[in-house]
Amino acid sequence: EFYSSVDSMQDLGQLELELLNATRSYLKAQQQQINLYRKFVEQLKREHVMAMDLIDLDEYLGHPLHAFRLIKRLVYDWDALHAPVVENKPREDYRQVVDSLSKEVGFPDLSELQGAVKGLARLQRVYNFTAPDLADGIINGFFYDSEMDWRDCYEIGVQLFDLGEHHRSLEWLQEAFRLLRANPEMKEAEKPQFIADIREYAALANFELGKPTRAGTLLEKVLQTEPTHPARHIQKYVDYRDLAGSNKHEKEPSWFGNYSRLCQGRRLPEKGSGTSLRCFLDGKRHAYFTLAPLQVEQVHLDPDIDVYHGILTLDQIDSIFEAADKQEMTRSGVAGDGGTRTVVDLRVSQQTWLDYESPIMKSIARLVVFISGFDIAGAEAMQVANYGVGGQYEPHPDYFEVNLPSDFKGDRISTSMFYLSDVEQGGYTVFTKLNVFLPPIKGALVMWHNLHRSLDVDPRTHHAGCPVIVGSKRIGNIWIHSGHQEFRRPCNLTSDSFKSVAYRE
Ligand SMILES: O=C(O)CCC(=O)C(=O)O
Ligand SMILES: [Fe+2]
Repeated sequence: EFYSSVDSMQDLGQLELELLNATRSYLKAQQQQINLYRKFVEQLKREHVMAMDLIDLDEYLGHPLHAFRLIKRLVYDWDALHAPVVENKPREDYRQVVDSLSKEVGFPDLSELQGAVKGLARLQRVYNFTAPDLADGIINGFFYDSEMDWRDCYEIGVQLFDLGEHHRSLEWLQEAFRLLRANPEMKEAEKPQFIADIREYAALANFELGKPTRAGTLLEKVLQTEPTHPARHIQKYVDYRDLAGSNKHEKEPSWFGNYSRLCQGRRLPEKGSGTSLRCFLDGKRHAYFTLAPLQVEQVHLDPDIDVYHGILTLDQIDSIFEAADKQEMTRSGVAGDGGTRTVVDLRVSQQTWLDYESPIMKSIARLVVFISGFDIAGAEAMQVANYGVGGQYEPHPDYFEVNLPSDFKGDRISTSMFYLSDVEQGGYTVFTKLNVFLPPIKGALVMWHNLHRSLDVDPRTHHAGCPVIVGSKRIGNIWIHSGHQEFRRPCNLTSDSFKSVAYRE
């Protein structure tokens, strides 16, 4: 699976480059062969013409040298020509390159395309991007030199229709229509057939959206210009499909409003703003920070969420990637019912796990210990994740609460999330119940507690990774468990979990 991570998309980029090179050599080799054939044919033709024109054929063939040459040509020369034509070595070579690329890298299939389209649709939904803007290469107000043509828009419209996103499908089909009509490169006479294809899908989408009249008009237009268009069978589809009740509006979940707003970097309209939040240098937390104090940015109090800037050096980050690259990245799952892992759209990223054996990982674990004050014993390995096109992680808590994994003691008491990359646009971490959004900053660490002192879970910590708009987002998570912290963070005598009761769903 490629679309769920930008790193694996690079494999596809490489794949296309190799295809391009192979095609170029194929064309060159074929051209050389053809030139050779042409020369040969020209030569023969000259001989033939001479024979016909100058003397009659009998006389020509009566000449022993001519007879010899005719026979020789048929025995050797034509054969030498036939063999490569039939064999076509350049084509064989080309086929081999394609075969081996397909074995080594693998070509993406339709489900990959749908994944990428879903990612685009997700961006539109969360950030309110319009199809015309995206098609013009305008993303979030920034112009990227990457306009789409009508075919791209049509393909997105078709895929969205198949995914059941009829509103958005229509939006892209309209864009395809607009671009096709304005396309100066295509002959006017060629346009109607494609316009009919667009209208066919637009009719289907309108049917699904409960607008049969509009759909009917579109169909009529299709059949006026293209009477034999397959769209004439649509009525059957419509009759077959019971459309009563299919016009349900895809309703967004309750958290969506906050999520979308925070992802866009807009605060929720709430009275209490974080005026008492501070940024400060902390050289006292541990002797380790005496000479290079921690650069702390408070982003929330109670529950405390702090960003520690400049924690990892570029070298450290590079070696994390090096170690992660050696392992196979897999599509991220989330803990599902019964502790099994499922791959779902709520989390679109790839991940791998790194233990704390290497010197670099040891030093990173030590940093987490010094900053958090926790014992790293019983912590999970660092989870390194990479988000792809529209990659995201919908609101969730990091604690398990139920179905605790048996290989760890206690629940995830704290999260230490390292940002391993900057993200050009999007990809914020947001706390949907706390009015907090954090743009990723390479080398920074975000830390918070998922459990109250009483070790009850703290639902206020629900958070999410927003869809990546442009760029590649990489993070590293270290989850420390409550099992080994008796001396580090003893429970209070009175429970403090009442604070978060109101935040339970
Ligand atoms: O990507 C993010 O910003 C959040 C990731 C996250 O919450 C997680 O991996 O548990
Ligand atoms: Fe999380």
